Amino acid sequence: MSQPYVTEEQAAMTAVRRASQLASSVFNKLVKAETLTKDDKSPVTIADFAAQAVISTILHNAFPTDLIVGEEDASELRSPNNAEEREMRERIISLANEALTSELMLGDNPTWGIGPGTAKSDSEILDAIDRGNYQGGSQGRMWTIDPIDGTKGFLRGDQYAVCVSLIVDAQVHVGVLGCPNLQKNPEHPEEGNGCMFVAIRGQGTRQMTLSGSNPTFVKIPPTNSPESLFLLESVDPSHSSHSFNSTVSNLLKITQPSVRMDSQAKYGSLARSGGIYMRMPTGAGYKEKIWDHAPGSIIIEEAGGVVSDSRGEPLNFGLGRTLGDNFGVIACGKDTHSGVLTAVQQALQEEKSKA
Ligand SMILES: Nc1ncnc2c1ncn2[C@@H]1O[C@H](COP(=O)(O)OS(=O)(=O)O)[C@@H](OP(=O)(O)O)[C@H]1O
Ligand SMILES: [Mg+2]
Ligand SMILES: [Mg+2]
Ligand SMILES: [Mg+2]
Repeated sequence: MSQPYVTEEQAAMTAVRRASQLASSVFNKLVKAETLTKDDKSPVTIADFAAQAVISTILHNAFPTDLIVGEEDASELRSPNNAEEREMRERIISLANEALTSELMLGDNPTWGIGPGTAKSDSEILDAIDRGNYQGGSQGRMWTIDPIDGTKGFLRGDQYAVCVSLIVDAQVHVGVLGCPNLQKNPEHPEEGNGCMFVAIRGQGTRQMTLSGSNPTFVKIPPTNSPESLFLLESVDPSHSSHSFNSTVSNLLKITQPSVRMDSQAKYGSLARSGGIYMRMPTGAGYKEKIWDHAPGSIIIEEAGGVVSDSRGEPLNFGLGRTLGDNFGVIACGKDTHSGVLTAVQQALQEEKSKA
């Protein structure tokens, strides 16, 4: 009998590959080539919408009854107010169709609505984006889509990730991360950038190229001493507290500087090279989104690691579009996790006594 979730994994890989190519081409055509004002976010908006349309179309054709929780929704595209917004919508639709109609590659299935001659109408593309409006829940099958995670990294030409997961009865079963700007091999930078991390529950985590070649199993390396440890944190200080992280780092006697990286590329990097992913809330009120952690969490667990919140509770993917009551996210190898939790609790006490 074939292994479970292999077709789901293949559809997710096809979707992530096509969306990653789209995102790279938007970066080359719109960010690098055009002179943008510093605050112009339109390329990332175009790439976000078009990539979600591509991923949602493929997943829906492959699994028509599955529900989808996607970051973006198309309401603002449905009623453009001026010529600029109309042009943006045209661009999104044509980019999505370009990505969907490109030649079939190994593993692509023509019944997934892809390949030459499969262009979709404007309303089919907008409907595909809006199919991501499921509110989530604890039962049944649902996909998560973060078409571009690390939008700020994308605009800077740094790290970003195209992220898809399949959650069944609140447990993540498949996770795929496309990381177009991440080095294939950190020990051999000359090999270039562009990798994909893929995990099915119970079947390990693999890294491969974005086209699916050279798959290799990855494992979080064991930690032998505090000297080999380092934190992985967000670039944006409003997304996770750098100062709290530095307190934890001191408590753990870490000597290496933290590695700052945008997006779930952090989870991919941790799965193969180790480190401690630390994300503590910077203010009350923000609830982490399930699409920002579901694929990364299975990639870590299947690479032999642990993912929890700052209190050691498992991340709860069954409470809707957010992680609900989880407070912060910590991911690392099994051998370091309990020590990190202790240091985090100690740092929280220190913060409290200073307040
Ligand atoms: N206030 C706050 N706190 C915590 N997290 C937040 C916050 N605001 C946004 N976000 C989410 O952070 C996602 C980006 O991930 P990272 O923080 O890991 O990378 S980055 O350094 O910000 O690029 C980012 O994902 P994208 O929107 O897909 O880029 C957001 O979902
Ligand atoms: Mg995100
Ligand atoms: Mg996003
Ligand atoms: Mg966003």
